[in-house]
Amino acid sequence: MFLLSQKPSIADHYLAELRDVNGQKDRMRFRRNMERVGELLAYELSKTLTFKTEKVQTPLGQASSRSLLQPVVLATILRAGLPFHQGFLSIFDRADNAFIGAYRGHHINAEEEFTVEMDYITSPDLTGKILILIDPMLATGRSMEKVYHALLRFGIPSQTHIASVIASPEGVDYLQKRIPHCRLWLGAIDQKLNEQYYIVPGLGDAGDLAYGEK
Ligand SMILES: O=P(O)(O)OC[C@H]1O[C@H](OP(=O)(O)OP(=O)(O)O)[C@H](O)[C@@H]1O
Ligand SMILES: O=c1cc[nH]c(=O)[nH]1
Ligand SMILES: [Mg+2]
Repeated sequence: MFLLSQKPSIADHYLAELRDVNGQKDRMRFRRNMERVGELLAYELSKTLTFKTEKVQTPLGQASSRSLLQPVVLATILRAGLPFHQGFLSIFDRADNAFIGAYRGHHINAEEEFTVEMDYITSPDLTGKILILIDPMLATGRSMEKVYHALLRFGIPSQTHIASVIASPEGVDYLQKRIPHCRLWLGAIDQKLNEQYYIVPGLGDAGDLAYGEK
């Protein structure tokens, strides 16, 4: 697991702005900060990927350079994932993209807590590719797990990464138990979930803050 907030950096500043209830009134800044955390996590993640060496012709000679060995697919859960996705896409600018419409639905019983409704999914072939699953809020982890398994019908990726801006300890635990082969890339891990399964202190409802209340 990689945790961006483990070492002090400018990322802390972006996270603070995302959380700040007054700053959140500026939706454009909120979305841009989501993007910026995405850019930083994408860069950190890129350090773990495999590169092939190539020669590039410059006007003055040949330079040795590196390019990604395997294609990347960025898979994002709507809505809240969109600006975070854009940050990843700025870094992995040649990636193909998958989109999933998923949201937390009604409560069904005390154990299952709520259903995750999924009504749209589109993806390129994932076979042998690097899959990066992107959703800024990792609360219970149920949306992420459901979407990961649904995506496998498009092929088995060579490796899967999961990226979130803020996670709960419960969500991290859930994913580490259910899909332990997926590597986690997180901005911060907060204290807990509340009774409505929102992350505390978290930042509130990321989808509403980026795009308005449903
Ligand atoms: O880890 P979980 O408990 O599954 O919860 C996390 C999910 O909840 C939020 O989506 P939401 O249902 O608010 O939809 P939205 O993006 O349209 O606001 C968030 O963006 C995740 O997709
Ligand atoms: O804290 C949370 C949990 C789920 N979705 C959000 O947007 N925020
Ligand atoms: Mg929401």
